[in-house]
Amino acid sequence: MQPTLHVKRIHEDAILPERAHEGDAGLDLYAIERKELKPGESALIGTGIQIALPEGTEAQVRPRSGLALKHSVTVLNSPGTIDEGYRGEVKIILINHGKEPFIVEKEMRIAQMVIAPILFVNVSETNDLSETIRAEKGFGSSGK
Ligand SMILES: O=c1ccn([C@H]2C[C@H](O)[C@@H](COP(=O)(O)OP(=O)(O)OP(=O)(O)O)O2)c(=O)[nH]1
Ligand SMILES: [Mg+2]
Repeated sequence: MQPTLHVKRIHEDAILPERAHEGDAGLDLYAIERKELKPGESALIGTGIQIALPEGTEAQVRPRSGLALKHSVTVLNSPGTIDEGYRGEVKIILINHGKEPFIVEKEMRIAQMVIAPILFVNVSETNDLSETIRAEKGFGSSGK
């Protein structure tokens, strides 16, 4: 059985997260307010919804590639993290990296939310980590 994402609308004009196509990974998130983003400016935009995620999951707030490509508008803290226990309004930090002002219109789809499973690990200190071939190499060590 498919898990359920419970959504509470806290504004009469709020729109439920929705997939553009069946099978899409992302549920589009809608702005509840109009806001102008000047070049270089960021803003916290409300969606008018609160959610209760399925147990053992998080929601990742990701940018929409169309807004990024056409307007250089993206999610500043991408991917944003919505914790399972969070019951506040889902909000999106958008930033305008473009040279033109960008108007976030009310009911505009401004980001997308992907629900993903979380591995809840115990944190355990040790001086003896398992050995690997990569060991401490990183940050471009394998070449181009
Ligand atoms: O894009 C985002 C990111 C976060 N949140 C909400 C849900 C999340 O559960 C909570 C806290 O987010 P996060 O852990 O990223 O922020 P923090 O700076 O660590 O705040 P806190 O101390 O509240 O955890 O804020 C959003 O609505 N949108
Ligand atoms: Mg946190």
